[in-house]
Amino acid sequence: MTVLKVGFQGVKGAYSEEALIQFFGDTVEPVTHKTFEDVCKALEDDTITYGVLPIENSSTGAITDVYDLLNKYDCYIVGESRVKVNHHLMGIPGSTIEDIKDVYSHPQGFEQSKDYLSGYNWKLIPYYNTAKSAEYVMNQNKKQIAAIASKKAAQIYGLHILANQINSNHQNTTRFVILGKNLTSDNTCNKISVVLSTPHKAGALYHVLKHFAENDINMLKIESRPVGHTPWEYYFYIDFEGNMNDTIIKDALAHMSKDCHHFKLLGNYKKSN
Ligand SMILES: O=C(O)C(=O)C[C@]1(C(=O)O)C=C[C@@H](O)C=C1
Repeated sequence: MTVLKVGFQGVKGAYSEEALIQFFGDTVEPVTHKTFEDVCKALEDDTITYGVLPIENSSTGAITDVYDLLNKYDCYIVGESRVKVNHHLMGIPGSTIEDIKDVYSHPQGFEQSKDYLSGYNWKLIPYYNTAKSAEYVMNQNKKQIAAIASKKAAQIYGLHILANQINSNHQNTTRFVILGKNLTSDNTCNKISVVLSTPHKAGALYHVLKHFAENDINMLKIESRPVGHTPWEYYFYIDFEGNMNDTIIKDALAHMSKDCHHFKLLGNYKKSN
């Protein structure tokens, strides 16, 4: 039997790996990648069947790089998963808080722990991933460096925890999207994501959004990202409730796409709780 390959960014002990296991269980083969974009490239090259990427954190908001990748690559959201994120400060065995000079983590790890970090004068060094930072600290074997990562990462890389649960918000949760190469849907799917851009004229976005109000469709989120090549123009990423096989949704999507410069249906999947 062939085992499904599922990509994530980072190394063992990353929150993305936890999201992957939560969604797929332990019957798939997790495949590590250096960057978020490498996961999309692997999907494009068919070296993996699915990819798992963080898209939004309950305290810090959108993971903007991932929004941009959803539009850049020919991939679709086929599911989502939420992980409670508890960050810990960790160092090599024998190190103490007083020894620490440099701290490594993913920028999100710093951002989500900024209240705790504001009490210290440490140099914060952004690194690929939380678990990759823990691995780096283990390999360096120096008392002056620490990592911000998960408890699982501390266990895997043999680090000891110097400060527990340092995230500012104790409900800190990250939402991850599961990406596939094809647009799929079945009758359990109840959430739709699209990305669009509108002409730069008065009421253009209103004309798109009015289809939600007129058809009683519940919008869940809107996020804007710069188009890039034209200053002050934006892509709007919109999540709303529905199934793309329902007539009302089909009609709304058809009308919306007519009013847009750019329109991509990013996926129809099951909302996570
Ligand atoms: O998966 C990891 O461990 C990461 O370092 C990435 C990431 C992110 O980019 O949001 C994942 C979850 C947490 O929000 C913090 C960091």
